[in-house]
Parts: sequence; structure tokens; C-alpha cells
Amino acid sequence: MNLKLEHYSKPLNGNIQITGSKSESNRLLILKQFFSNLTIENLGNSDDANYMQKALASEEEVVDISHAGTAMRFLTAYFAVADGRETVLTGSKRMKERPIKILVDALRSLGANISYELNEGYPPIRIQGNKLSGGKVVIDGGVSSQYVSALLLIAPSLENGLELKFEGKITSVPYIKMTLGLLASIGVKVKWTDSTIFVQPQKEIEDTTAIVESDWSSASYYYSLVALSEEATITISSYKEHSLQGDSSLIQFYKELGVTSTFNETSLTLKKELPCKNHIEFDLVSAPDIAQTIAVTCFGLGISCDLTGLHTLKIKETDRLEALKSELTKLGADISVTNKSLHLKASTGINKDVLIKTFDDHRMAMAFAPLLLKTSLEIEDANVVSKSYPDFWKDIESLTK
Ligand SMILES: O=C(O)C1=C[C@@H](OP(=O)(O)O)[C@@H](O)[C@H](O)C1
Ligand SMILES: C=C(OP(=O)(O)O)C(=O)O
Repeated sequence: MNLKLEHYSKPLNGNIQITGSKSESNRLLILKQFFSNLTIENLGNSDDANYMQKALASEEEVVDISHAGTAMRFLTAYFAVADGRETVLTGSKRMKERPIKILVDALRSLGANISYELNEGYPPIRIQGNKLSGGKVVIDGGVSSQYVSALLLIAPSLENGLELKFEGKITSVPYIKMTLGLLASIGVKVKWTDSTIFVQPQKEIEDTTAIVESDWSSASYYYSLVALSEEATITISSYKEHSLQGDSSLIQFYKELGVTSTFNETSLTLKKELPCKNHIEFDLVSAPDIAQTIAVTCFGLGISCDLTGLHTLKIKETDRLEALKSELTKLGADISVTNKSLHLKASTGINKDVLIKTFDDHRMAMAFAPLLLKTSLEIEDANVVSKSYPDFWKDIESLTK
């Protein structure tokens, strides 16, 4: 279903309750398998969290997690230690193009029995679960932090825990810290010194309730709306000032784009109040999921930007650098990309009634939607948003009706 967005130019006001973070949800769902007295509140309603729950409840041999990267990576580690269970873990066409070799090699070095069903290094994979004892493992941390989080999530269940040593640079670090933060919050002992993470083995935890914070990546679309508006006050909830989610760096990034953020307990009010810079340079190596939002905001504001630290974007739901280039160009942008950066020149106008292709990527649909404050446009396959934020269009409508 394509969705036409009419140009909307009135002030924006409203309150939005955003669903629980998909990243926190999918970590806690894995941890609950090991610690059944862990209670999870405010679990996200994203497709990715639903696929994770279905996979964990499944007794079938073939488990399909569709587009959910976290489910693919975390379940690879989880099924590797599911003693006696044989699982074929598969996903969407795109998932079969998203690399998994670094994680599989690390698990194999710990004794896991995993083979490739189609192409070496990519899903689907066949996993013969067995008892792993843990110990030392070395991993390349520069391609996806999800491989690291996957290992850390099973680490307490391993007899010897885990001593995980990084080789080379580490990408998307806040997501690794989120995993360690959640482990620590349920009582697991973790330590990160220099290039090594230590996780102690743990059989049981005290009764614990984890409350999932709302999704900060989803919050980015409201930051963009406020930045692109003439006048706006939008309150989003439920958020924490000290979040486990690295995308809470939106607060600092969008200050430069004119948006103030004020906490009132668990609600966060966004207002268009500050002067906006006419050029920005952001390194997004710690916050890759908000790159599309920021690029589109800059285009809508008519300002230039240089975004770096984007090497992981090429292996996400689509090649996000190429997707941004093609769709922003259709709207009239002067944009160039490398395999790890994006460069946008200041634009003077925006083309009307352009059909934005989404390439099975929820963030393409959601990142372009705020341009309705500048022009009329059409979003292809609008339901794609359900991967992380099923209520997105309903919430946007509540602000613009
Ligand atoms: O661990 C996580 O929950 C995530 C890590 C990031 O992936 P990379 O580490 O591959 O950049 C991010 O893009 C993804 O949406 C969620
Ligand atoms: C990259 C993303 O998801 P995943 O890697 O978990 O599929 C995302 O949600 O932007």
C-alpha cells in the first residue's frame, strides 16, 4: 500500500506514547529464557519483537525471523547453546544477504555446531545446539555490534562465563553498553576493560522486573517533524534522562537543528526554539539508525551536512546510503555518498508529489514522512514501518489531522 501525504503547514501540537524499544525488548526476551523469574514490562509491539517471541516459543525445526537483524543474531547464539535442539534459522530475502560469519566463527571457536544451508557466511544456517562451556573468544567488532551482544547475552549461561576480546575498531558501541547495562541490571557481573569484556557465569537471579523504555530511534521522527515545522510542541513518552539507548544522543544532535528537549518525569517535550545551524557535521558511528532521519531533516531545512561513521548502513535492511541518495535526488537534492559517509549540499527547493521508494526498510518510510511539512509526497509500501513502529502512521495522523 502506497500512502499519499498532503502538505501540512499548520503548527504541530500533540502527545505521543511510543512503543517499547525493539533493542531492549529483544535482549530481555533472550535473557528471560535463561532467567524465568525476570518479568518484562512495556515490551515493544514491533514486528521484530513479535518474531523474536514466536521464534522462542517455536518447536519447529525451521525458524523464520523475517527482517529482524537482532533476532537473527541473538537467536544464532541462543540456539547454539540450546542443548539437543536442531534449528534452521532463516529470514527474508534481504536477511540472506546480511553477513553472519563473524558471529558463527566466534561461536564455532567456542565449540558450537553451525553450518550454512545456502551461501557460506550468510543465513539460513543450521544449528545443532550443544552445551558450550565458554571462556575466551576473539571477535572483530567493526562490522556489527549485534554479533557481540549475541555472545554477551548467552555468556551468563556458560559454565566459565565469557572473556570477549575485540580485534580492531568497535562499531555501534552504545548497543554493546545497552547489553551490558541490562545484564548488570538483573544482577550479572560484567566488566569492560580496554579491549576485553568479562561476563561472569550466573545460574539464577533474584526476582526482577525490567521496564522497557520507549524506542529512541522512533523518537527521531518527531525530532525531525519539530525541526522542519514553523511552530511545534510535541510531547513523547516514556523516556529516561539516562537511557541505555544510544539514540538518546538525538537531544544533542537536534539542538544544532533548532530543537529543545525538556524532561518532565518520563515525558519529553520537543519544541522548535533555537536557531538552526546552516551546516552540520556529525559522526554517527554510535547512532547509525538515526542517520536517515538526520539526512532528510537537513535536506528539508535546506542546509548542508556531512555525515560520517556510516559503514554499517550498507548491510542493514537495505543499502541505506544508496537508498538515501536515490530518493533524496528525486526530491531535488545534491547528494553524494561513499561507502561510509554522506554529503549533502544546501538545497533551494523540494520537488512535489515524488514517490519515495522504501526498499523494505521501515526507516526509509519514517525518515521521509516529516517532509510533509514542506511538500506533498507519496510513500511506497507504507506498512513497512511495522518492523519497529507499527503505530507510526496512526500517530502521525493524530498530529496532522
Ligand atoms: O543491538 C541492537 O539492538 C542494534 C544494533 C545496531 O546494529 P549494528 O551494530 O549492526 O550497527 C542497530 O543498527 C540495530 O537497529 C539494533
Ligand atoms: C538496522 C536495524 O535493524 P536490525 O539490524 O535489527 O534488523 C534498524 O532497525 O534500523
